[in-house]
Amino acid sequence: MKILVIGKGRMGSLIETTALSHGHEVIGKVDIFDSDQILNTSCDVVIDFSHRDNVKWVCEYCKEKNASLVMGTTGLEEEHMESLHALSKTNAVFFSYNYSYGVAVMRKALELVTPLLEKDFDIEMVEKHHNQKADAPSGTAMMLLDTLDPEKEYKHVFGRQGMVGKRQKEIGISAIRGGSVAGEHTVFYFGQDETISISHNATSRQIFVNGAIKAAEFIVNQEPGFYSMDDLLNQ
Ligand SMILES: NC(=O)C1=CN([C@@H]2O[C@H](COP(=O)(O)OP(=O)(O)OC[C@H]3O[C@@H](n4cnc5c(N)ncnc54)[C@H](OP(=O)(O)O)[C@@H]3O)[C@@H](O)[C@H]2O)C=CC1
Ligand SMILES: O=C(O)C1=N[C@H](C(=O)O)C[C@H](O)C1
Repeated sequence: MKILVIGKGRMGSLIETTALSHGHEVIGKVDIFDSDQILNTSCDVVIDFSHRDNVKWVCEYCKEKNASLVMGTTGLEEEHMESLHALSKTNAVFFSYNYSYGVAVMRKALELVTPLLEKDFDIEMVEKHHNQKADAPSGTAMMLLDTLDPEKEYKHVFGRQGMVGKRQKEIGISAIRGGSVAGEHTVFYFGQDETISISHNATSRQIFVNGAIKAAEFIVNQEPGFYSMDDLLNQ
């Protein structure tokens, strides 16, 4: 499979070496500043772990070259999601804010547990990441929030400075940054005299890379559409 990697940082570099070790061809590893030279070349799959400012031109490239897209960049806004959904009408698009198998399974656990607890327990989330991370809260935290509150019934409170007490339908999200933490997400259900917590701890970003390569290998043979980690879990 011919892969074009967007992003030359921590994730882009590891994706390149891992893709090569899986026997794939990497036609380039680029960002906006040096994309011109590569954009005449075709590939099968584009893997993007970079910055939301790249989403528009990456989608245009995929459409023109008929390439599938694996999108891992976080911090996307509505306009970026619209570009991805528009592309999915003609191309296969795989999207997740977290490519680890463990977080995909954690989401299933939250789906199961939350309806049993939400009436009597307060829900809070804490995420921890390395001190170079550009966005907060993490993409994964936003994705887990969707899982915890699919009907958008709760008020989402990011940080709690200056607040006293907690109203009924509120989920708090706290982001902590420091050192080299690859990524930790914990959902707490606080009850009267008891606490349940469900936690995922990434000890290396290799788990995200392995998931992204798996997603690329899966999507290369798919019809146009919008795919997620659920499609990998269900295959
Ligand atoms: N979905 C998932 O499972 C995971 C997602 N991620 C996400 O992947 C992304 C990249 O993470 P990581 O590799 O650690 O980050 P890095 O900071 O190491 O790399 C970011 C890359 O994006 C480029 N970039 C930064 N700002 C811009 C901009 N404004 N316009 C165009 N390009 C830009 C950088 O170029 P330059 O160096 O020249 O600035 C660099 O090539 C993040 O959004 C992160 O949250 C990370 C891990 C897992
Ligand atoms: O920037 C990171 O490092 C990570 N970003 C993703 C996110 O924002 O959730 C996934 C992972 O937690 C690491």
